[in-house]
Amino acid sequence: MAQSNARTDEELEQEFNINQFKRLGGYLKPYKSALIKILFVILISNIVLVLGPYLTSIVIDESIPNKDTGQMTWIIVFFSLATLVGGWCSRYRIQHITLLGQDVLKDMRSEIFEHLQKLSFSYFDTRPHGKIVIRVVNYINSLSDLLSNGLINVISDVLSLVVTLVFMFSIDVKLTLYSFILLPVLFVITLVIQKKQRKAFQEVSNKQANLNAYIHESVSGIKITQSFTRETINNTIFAEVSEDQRTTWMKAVKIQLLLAPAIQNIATITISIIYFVGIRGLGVDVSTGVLIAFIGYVNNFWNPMVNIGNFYNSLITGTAYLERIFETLDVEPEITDAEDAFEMPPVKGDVVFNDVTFGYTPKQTIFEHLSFHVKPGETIALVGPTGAGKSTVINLISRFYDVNDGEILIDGMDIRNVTLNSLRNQMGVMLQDTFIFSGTILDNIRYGKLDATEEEVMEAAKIVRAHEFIINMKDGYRTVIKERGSTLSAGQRQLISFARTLLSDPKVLILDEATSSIDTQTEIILQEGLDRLLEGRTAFIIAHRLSTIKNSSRIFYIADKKIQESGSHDELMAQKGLYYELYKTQFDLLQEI
Ligand SMILES: Nc1ncnc2c1ncn2[C@@H]1O[C@H](COP(=O)(O)OP(=O)(O)OP(=O)(O)O)[C@@H](O)[C@H]1O
Repeated sequence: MAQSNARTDEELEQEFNINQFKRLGGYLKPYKSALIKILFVILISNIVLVLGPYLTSIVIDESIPNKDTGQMTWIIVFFSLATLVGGWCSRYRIQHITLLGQDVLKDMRSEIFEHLQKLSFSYFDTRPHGKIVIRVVNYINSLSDLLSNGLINVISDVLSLVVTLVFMFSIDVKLTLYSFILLPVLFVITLVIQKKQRKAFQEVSNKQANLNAYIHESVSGIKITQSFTRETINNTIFAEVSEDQRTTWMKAVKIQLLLAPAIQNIATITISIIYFVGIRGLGVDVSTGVLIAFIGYVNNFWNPMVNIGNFYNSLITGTAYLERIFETLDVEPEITDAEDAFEMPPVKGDVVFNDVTFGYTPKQTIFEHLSFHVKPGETIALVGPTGAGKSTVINLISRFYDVNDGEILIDGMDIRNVTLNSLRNQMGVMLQDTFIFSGTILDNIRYGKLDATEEEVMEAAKIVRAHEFIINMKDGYRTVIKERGSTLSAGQRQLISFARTLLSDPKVLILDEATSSIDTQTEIILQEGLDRLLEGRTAFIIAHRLSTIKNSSRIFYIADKKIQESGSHDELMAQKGLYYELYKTQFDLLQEI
């Protein structure tokens, strides 16, 4: 799969799609009134701009030959006031355009973040997370230029072009037409550059995504890197990925830089043509003042053309990023509420798998015709060889994936018929890699129940035996935990996670026990904590500790796409089957240790 590797380029889309810009324009809708104000101010500053050459022509053709100092003074005073107004307009424009651009970016960023939170596990399974993060941060930031200086400035430039053209046509139609003589050349150059530039910037976005994904992966796996002393090899790989990004960037910029000088050269040639036509009087009859004013307008005409050219460049660059942003926004979550989904009422915790068949991919099933019934309050230990599907069972109960066939019922309700929120609110999921967020211990325990009081947090911590170690820490419950709880021991992380789960009071508990070996003392504390947590709840535990397995109501031995053995510890031991063998191997191993 193309996106599954940090160093593999994401696939390039082939067609340029104008709808992307319409869609981008849609983000401006909530800011209509601000936009109208800005446009009005832009119109005023453009009128001030065209006044300059017009007043100059009056001074050259009338005031100076007639030595009319009165007229000249009025013109100077009027023009000075107009320039002041123009200056204020420019400031207003820049300030408000920047604000508007940033508002739009903030909206887009929130939209993509909210959308990501809804996407199913399968989306995250198949992509390096660095390639997802870059879309929310870097790609959106890359549009800043397009939105702040581009999209809206271009409106100003188009307005300026229109006002200038009106003045030019009113002075001399023929001379104005001469000014357009090189427009077809510009059109051809633009077309040629556009295709190359778009492709080049798609490459750039791919290489940026690869770089980001590699950095993200390396930082997440830094402990493994250092323990395997892979630093040198990783540096070499990073240098290659980084070089790829540099090369593609330079290639893209070289293409990007072709347009502005082309427009500037065309502008200069056009001005020469106007001088030539004006001086030789080729079909036109204009005074020196008008000719000088006209050259001013030609400049006024070509300056916005250069800006529009630059905007066009940003647009093409932005397309590469927009495509990726909209592509992410268009991914439909695979797991969603059914149209007629209802709120699941508080459940007792009766769980039924009825003839369930499931595979992460259609070709490879993990379970076939799996059926079992777990009564409220039972604790089920899931055991079996690695890769047998123990985690898959717990993924299915929380509906992180949908079954291919059959049904899963909780208190008699098919979990696909109830809302995801009401289902997951009644589930407590604790995964092997206990996730601790940056913040205080208090915040971490409160994660699933934000309105819990400090007393409630402490009460939960006391019940699961976490309170003791927490109050012995420097700032007690207000101790700030660093990145993913790296300053805590594995046992401490688990106890915090027990307290967090207890506080959210789930009816069905799902627990993937940590495999890391813990000392007997911690094992006793954890077992006590767990026992309190399990009281009155249905629980599925991928059990690695013998104490947990022995205490459970029933054990499911999973292998070869089904439950091979089921029963209490004593029953399965007496059966002397697969579980007996597994238990003996683990027990022997422990004895050896
Ligand atoms: N997100 C996924 N996409 C595709 N295949 C997956 C995914 N997760 C797991 N699998 C595959 O499904 C099978 C069952 O995996 P599962 O994690 O349920 O096994 P397990 O019994 O929990 O293993 P372990 O004891 O090693 O944790 C494995 O073959 C695994 O490769």
